Amino acid sequence: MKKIRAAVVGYGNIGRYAVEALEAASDFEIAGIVRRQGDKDKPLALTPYEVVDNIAKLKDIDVAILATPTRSCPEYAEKIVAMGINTVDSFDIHTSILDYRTSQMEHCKRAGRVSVISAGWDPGSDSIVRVLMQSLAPKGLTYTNFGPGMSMGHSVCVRGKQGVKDALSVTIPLGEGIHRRMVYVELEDGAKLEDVTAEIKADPYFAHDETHVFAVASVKDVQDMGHGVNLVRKGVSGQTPNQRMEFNMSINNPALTAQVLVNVARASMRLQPGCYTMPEIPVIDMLPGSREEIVGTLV
Ligand SMILES: NC(=O)C1=CN([C@@H]2O[C@H](COP(=O)(O)OP(=O)(O)OC[C@H]3O[C@@H](n4cnc5c(N)ncnc54)[C@H](OP(=O)(O)O)[C@@H]3O)[C@@H](O)[C@H]2O)C=CC1
Ligand SMILES: N[C@@H](CCCC(=O)C(=O)O)C(=O)O
Repeated sequence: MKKIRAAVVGYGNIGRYAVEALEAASDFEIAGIVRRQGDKDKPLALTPYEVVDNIAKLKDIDVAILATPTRSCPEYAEKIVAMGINTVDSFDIHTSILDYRTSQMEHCKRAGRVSVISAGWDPGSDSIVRVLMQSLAPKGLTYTNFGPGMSMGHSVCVRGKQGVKDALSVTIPLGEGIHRRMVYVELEDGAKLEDVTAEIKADPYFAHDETHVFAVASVKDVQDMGHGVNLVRKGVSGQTPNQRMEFNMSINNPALTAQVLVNVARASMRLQPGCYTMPEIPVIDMLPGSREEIVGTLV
């Protein structure tokens, strides 16, 4: 059977694990990696692949996995879908997902291609679990409790601030979906902790949570990419109260996110043109193999 040809755009944490997940998926082949620096200082792990500075230099791509900072996903998705290539990304600013979906929907319809946006674990697989739980107990309350663990999105956000060389943002669960942010920054020479702290606290990624910022000599020395979630709902099925359900996961954050991106890249090949979030696509299409095989074994 013809393999799905995927490109990975951005070779940071998610990009690295996306290459590994594609290598482990027998229905995919890697068309190439897109990096801002092109093939300069090409990492050993990318020796078998073409590494370019512009996706237009790669041939016959079915789908591009956008492993770039969340805030640059919409720009990449618009440009790449206009080239006739499906895109998938893990855009994680929850309050902006609907607007992004609306604008990317138009670009997808015009190009006759598919984008799956906000596909990682949260937003992503957790979004599917929240929808499922709400359907099982339509009245009630759901709480999503993260961590403790490293939030890639918050860490990327802080790394983009002036005066910050490297950063780690750890999410601490306080219960009932409330979190504290513990941020560790390695500062550039001359940068002041109080200026950086003010910038971080004003950013929408942090503005609504209790946030503490600390200067450290080396972020690499304190970093650990483990994370997790405890998602709980208590509600009413029909007219029967006190229905309790729970979903737990303890994971390597970029490895899980990259696996989900590969899964939705596969699903994107089976969807009608348009822009989708994860609860909108058939979960069965995230697996390789025929529907009959899956229905026969997993349903
Ligand atoms: N939905 C979810 O569950 C999750 C979502 N995420 C999202 O994934 C995003 C990426 O995370 P992570 O891989 O850790 O990030 P990294 O910073 O490690 O990697 C991003 C890569 O994108 C490339 N890039 C392209 N444009 C830019 C730019 N303007 N500035 C900086 N880098 C750029 C770079 O690769 P190169 O140098 O090769 O060009 C960079 O290494 C996060 O922003 C986060 O929001 C992460 C985890 C879970
Ligand atoms: N989008 C997150 C994954 C979910 C965890 C989270 O949102 C958090 O720790 O705040 C991330 O970028 O790591």
